[in-house]
Amino acid sequence: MTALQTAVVLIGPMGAGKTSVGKRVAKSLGVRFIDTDRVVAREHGPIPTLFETLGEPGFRALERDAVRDAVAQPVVVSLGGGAVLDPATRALLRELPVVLLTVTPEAVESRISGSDRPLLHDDGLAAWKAIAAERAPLYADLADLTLDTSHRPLSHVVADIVTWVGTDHA
Ligand SMILES: Nc1ncnc2c1ncn2[C@@H]1O[C@H](COP(=O)(O)OP(=O)(O)O)[C@@H](O)[C@H]1O
Ligand SMILES: O=C(O)C1=C[C@@H](OP(=O)(O)O)[C@@H](O)[C@H](O)C1
Ligand SMILES: [Mg+2]
Repeated sequence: MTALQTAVVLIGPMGAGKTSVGKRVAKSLGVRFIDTDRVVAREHGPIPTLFETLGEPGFRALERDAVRDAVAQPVVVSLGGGAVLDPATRALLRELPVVLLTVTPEAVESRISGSDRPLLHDDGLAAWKAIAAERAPLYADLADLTLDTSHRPLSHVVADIVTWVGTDHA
């Protein structure tokens, strides 16, 4: 069991693997896992419904509170892809070990097909590309470790993060 000093946070675009990788990293480290989308959905309802009823700004406000509470704990935290748009969230992340997961458009296409992510409803991959490009500087600025998930088995990505946490941040 690895006791963490702080939260370890996963960021990156939709479909990069934050939720699936984060869950496995937490299991491997023997710490709790928090996915902030799951917290918001559990407390307020499904994300597509929240986008419909509150709009994106309303969702972002709920997300910001979920992120603030999650990253205050020594656990593995996977954020939603757009959480870094919030300046208060970015300020918190600057003080924490942050892993950026990236993925190419070619690799993400099958991962997001049939997705219920509201921002991809209309334009799918075209929307994904535009959103990922717009946020890329924010992601790069916050990342302490960057791993591309396009061509490697999920288990290798998980192992790299576990090693990095053990070496630099345990
Ligand atoms: N090497 C890989 N790393 C991460 N995810 C992968 C990989 N290969 C396939 N996947 C799949 O891609 C999807 C990523 O979705 P998810 O974890 O929800 O991403 P995010 O939370 O970043 O939106 C999952 O279905 C996962 O099984
Ligand atoms: O990038 C975004 O703006 C979003 C990403 C989603 O999470 P994942 O990145 O885990 O798919 C979810 O928070 C919501 O659909 C909005
Ligand atoms: Mg996710």
